[in-house]
Amino acid sequence: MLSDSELKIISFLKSKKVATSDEISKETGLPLSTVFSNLALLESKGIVKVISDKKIQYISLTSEGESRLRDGMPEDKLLRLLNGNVGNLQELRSKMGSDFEIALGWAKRKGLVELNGEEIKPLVKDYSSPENTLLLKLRNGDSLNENEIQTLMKRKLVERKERRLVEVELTQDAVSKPQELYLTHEMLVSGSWRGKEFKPYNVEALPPFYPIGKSHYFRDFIEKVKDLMISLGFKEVVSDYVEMEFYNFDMLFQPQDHPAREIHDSFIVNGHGSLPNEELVRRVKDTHEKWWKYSWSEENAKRLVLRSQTTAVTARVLSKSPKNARVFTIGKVFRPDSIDATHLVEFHQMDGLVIEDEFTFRDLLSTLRDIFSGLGVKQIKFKPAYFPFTEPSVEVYGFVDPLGWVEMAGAGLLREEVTNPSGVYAPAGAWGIGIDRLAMLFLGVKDIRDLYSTNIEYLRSRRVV
Ligand SMILES: N[C@@H](Cc1ccccc1)C(=O)O
Repeated sequence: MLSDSELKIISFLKSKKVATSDEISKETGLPLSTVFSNLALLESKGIVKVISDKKIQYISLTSEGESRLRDGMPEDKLLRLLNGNVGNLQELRSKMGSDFEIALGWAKRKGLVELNGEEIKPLVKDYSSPENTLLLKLRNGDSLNENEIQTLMKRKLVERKERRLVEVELTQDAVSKPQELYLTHEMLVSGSWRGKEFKPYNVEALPPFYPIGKSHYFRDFIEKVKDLMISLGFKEVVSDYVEMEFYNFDMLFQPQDHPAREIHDSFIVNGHGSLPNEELVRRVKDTHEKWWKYSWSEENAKRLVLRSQTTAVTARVLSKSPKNARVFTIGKVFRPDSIDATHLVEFHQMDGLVIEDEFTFRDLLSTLRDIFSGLGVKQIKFKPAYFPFTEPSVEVYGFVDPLGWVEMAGAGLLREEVTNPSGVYAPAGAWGIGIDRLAMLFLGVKDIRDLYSTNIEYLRSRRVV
């Protein structure tokens, strides 16, 4: 496709065959810089051939030269004012203004006047300076010889400049080939398309790629899990990444010397939180001291960590002493680890809690079946397990082709040591599902780090599911 400027240049060249950049600029009205860039384009398209491309020197008026050309040389003016008579210095100075000193200087140097005290006496009657003649010559486009140029340069009336001059011709191809036309609305209306030759459409040309904005695919997956839980009648609850150990561990009956509370198993955050109502704190303390047989410390419970399990959110729900509950939370948890294709120090869990009179262990297992079936894992099995806060406890395995049985969750009925201190006496089922592993299985992601990728090329390549 040719631009308007290119078309203008071509049509001028068709009448001229060979032309210079100066002529093209003058004829088409395009500024020289535009002419140069378009000639380069046309050359690369094989439409024009560059015959010569050179720098030429030329003489250009300075701004002083321009004003002298307009108003005359100062010494010429002085002599015109004197008009053959003796003149007074003061008078002439006030008539001529700032040009007077220059005029007087040159008139003396050229031997045109004599100075006598306050009197100026002209030695010639009429005077037209050679500089003036040269300026007029230059304006008429006549060329000056070196001497003449020097005369003007000495008085800073002209300067030497350099300019690029390109000479081009249309190539044979461009001349013989009929101009490629694009069908326009106007041609259709006027019927002028008849008998013309058009550039054929290339129906195989690929369209330009315009990436659309979309959400991160792992974010989408998390949204899908939320949708599923809501469709199963659960309400979402959320809380912060920075958590008091009281909720992350103590309320969950994990003793204060539990290995998970060691510095290399949790991220410690500076500072401390404030404990909830005294009654709850006292009952948690009593429970720990009664069963774990150690002296429970409030200071330790107030320490802050990056939550290591979303079960901390479950603990927060419990601390409100609900009569019943059907809630879930989904979000990031943090654990120190060495990073590789299957381990990161931050990942996602989805914890859930059901508090309901008559809720049984079998109800819990069937709830888990519903959740996994909704997630697309139709075959699951349970294996007895241990967690400090549930009894009985199970690990949930799901069958995924071609891997086989994959561990996906931990679950159980919350111990009375966990529920009772909050005043919850109804049975409660709880679970925690590893979301990253599931996402990797479903989305065909081999490296867990890809779930958190910010590489725009990679993210664009992921299909919207
Ligand atoms: N929080 C446990 C999972 C779990 C949650 C709730 C009940 C039982 C187990 C973990 O991170 O491994």
